[in-house]
Amino acid sequence: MRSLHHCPAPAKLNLFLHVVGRRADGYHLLQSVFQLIDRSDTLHFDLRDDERIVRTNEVPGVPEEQDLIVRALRLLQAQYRRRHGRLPPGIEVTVEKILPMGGGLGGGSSDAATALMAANHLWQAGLTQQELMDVGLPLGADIPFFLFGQAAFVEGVGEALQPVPGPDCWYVVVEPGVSVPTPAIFSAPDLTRDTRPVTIADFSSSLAVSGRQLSFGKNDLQDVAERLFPPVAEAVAWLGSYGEARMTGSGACVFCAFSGERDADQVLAQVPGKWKAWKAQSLGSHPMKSLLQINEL
Ligand SMILES: C[C@](O)(CO)[C@H](O)COP(=O)(O)OP(=O)(O)OC[C@H]1O[C@@H](n2ccc(N)nc2=O)[C@H](O)[C@@H]1O
Ligand SMILES: Nc1ncnc2c1ncn2[C@@H]1O[C@H](COP(=O)(O)OP(=O)(O)OP(=O)(O)O)[C@@H](O)[C@H]1O
Repeated sequence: MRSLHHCPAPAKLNLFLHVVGRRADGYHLLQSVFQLIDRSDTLHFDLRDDERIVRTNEVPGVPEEQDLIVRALRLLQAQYRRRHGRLPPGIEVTVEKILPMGGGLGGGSSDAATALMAANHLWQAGLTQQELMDVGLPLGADIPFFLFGQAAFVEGVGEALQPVPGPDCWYVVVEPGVSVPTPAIFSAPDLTRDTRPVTIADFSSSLAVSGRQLSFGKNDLQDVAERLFPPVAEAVAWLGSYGEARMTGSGACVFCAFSGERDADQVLAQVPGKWKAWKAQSLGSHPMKSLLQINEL
């Protein structure tokens, strides 16, 4: 096989996100439930006759050399060489981006995870899911989750994952029109860094009782993001009149859960024109797993 076209790189939502401590190197220890949703960037991959990794299109704000896709493919190429003693063929990648950058939806990390899955397949490199996660983690804390490929209770800085039953629901997501740089949130002096640790059972039992995943916990990054980026606060206030509205990741996007598509549509119809907003459904598993028939889970 020489190409893989129309490969989805889905977004994630952080159903809650607690900061429970800090490592010696300054990175924050988190607890979160990550949920995949069916709103995705789309990537196309073609093997080349030489050994270069090339992105064919411009991505505004992301030079080719900094693109997590290109960097992930180069790391995997180097790993392949260590195993097989030679470089695999180069890859040409085309990216159709719809996920906003600095949106808290994990777009860049998801693109990189999809690229690792696609290249592992095209090169028949034979890395296991765990080995791909080890390649991806240094590039982005969310990359292991996307490779894991299902709703997960995530700890550490993103490397410790356990599957959780993901609730089956619809989400309305509002893009407040700002890009939030993750470091600005984590470096804020007033960030809550000592939330009491919870267990996966605490989360699961709250779901069983309420059927509403958003009733559990909070996003500890939200107060700082709302203070530094007022459009985030505005979107939370607006969406909050329809249910419990919460920010995902380090922002900027804000979401609210609904049990039916019709409820989501009714809210979408009311969204003020200054914001982009859309609905999405929770995904049980990563669509690349079925596309590539990966049965590791
Ligand atoms: C908050 C989340 O969006 C949850 O999904 C992610 O953990 C963020 O992960 P990410 O986008 O890969 O973050 P990066 O862009 O690598 O991090 C930027 C900066 O944020 C800080 N950072 C990030 C993640 C973390 N657990 N602790 C941190 O203190 C670090 O100073 C880091 O240099
Ligand atoms: N393929 C890519 N797509 C998007 N951003 C990329 C990509 N490669 C590198 N980046 C860089 O990563 C930054 C964060 O982008 P991303 O879309 O992952 O943000 P995010 O959704 O806030 O992520 P997170 O939830 O992990 O904080 C961008 O501002 C950009 O500089």
